[in-house]
Amino acid sequence: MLITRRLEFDAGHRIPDHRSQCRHLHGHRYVLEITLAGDIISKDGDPANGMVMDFSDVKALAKAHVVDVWDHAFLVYAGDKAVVEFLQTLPDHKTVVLDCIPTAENLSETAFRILDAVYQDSYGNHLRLQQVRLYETPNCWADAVRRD
Ligand SMILES: Nc1nc2c(c(=O)[nH]1)N=C([C@H](O)[C@H](O)COP(=O)(O)OP(=O)(O)OP(=O)(O)O)CN2
Ligand SMILES: [Zn+2]
Repeated sequence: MLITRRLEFDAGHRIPDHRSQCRHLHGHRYVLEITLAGDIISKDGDPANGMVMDFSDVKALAKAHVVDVWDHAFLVYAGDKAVVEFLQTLPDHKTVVLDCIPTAENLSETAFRILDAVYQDSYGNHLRLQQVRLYETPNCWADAVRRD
């Protein structure tokens, strides 16, 4: 069984080598769709009875580890020195420095890597992260998909 939880956040970014508009500092209302695979829990009296995982638990973990960390932050590539150094001059600015350029592809892979370690099979129901879909705009998204 697959279940998906959708969350949204706002963040700034730029793609430093982009040939057009995206090399400028700008932001998006990002949408994250987290898909988990697992067996439906069948245990009378268990609060998760009938579920793969309670959607509220999916949300709480995603917020704690990705969404609240990236929300209203500027997501910047460590190699984008001009912007990293500029953001450092802003007192208390919320900046997330990444080891990759913040494209939709890289952000979905980064979120997958973080969240893969977070969703543990705590019910013995083979729970695991299956896919992270990240919408950069309503028309553009990238899917990081489990390969093993
Ligand atoms: N493969 C990728 N291509 C682009 C990315 C990306 O992350 N991966 N990102 C951008 C820009 O950051 C921008 O977010 C996308 O701009 P655009 O293509 O203009 O998308 P819109 O939805 O705003 O365009 P509409 O034409 O209004 O639908 C660029 N490319
Ligand atoms: Zn963009």
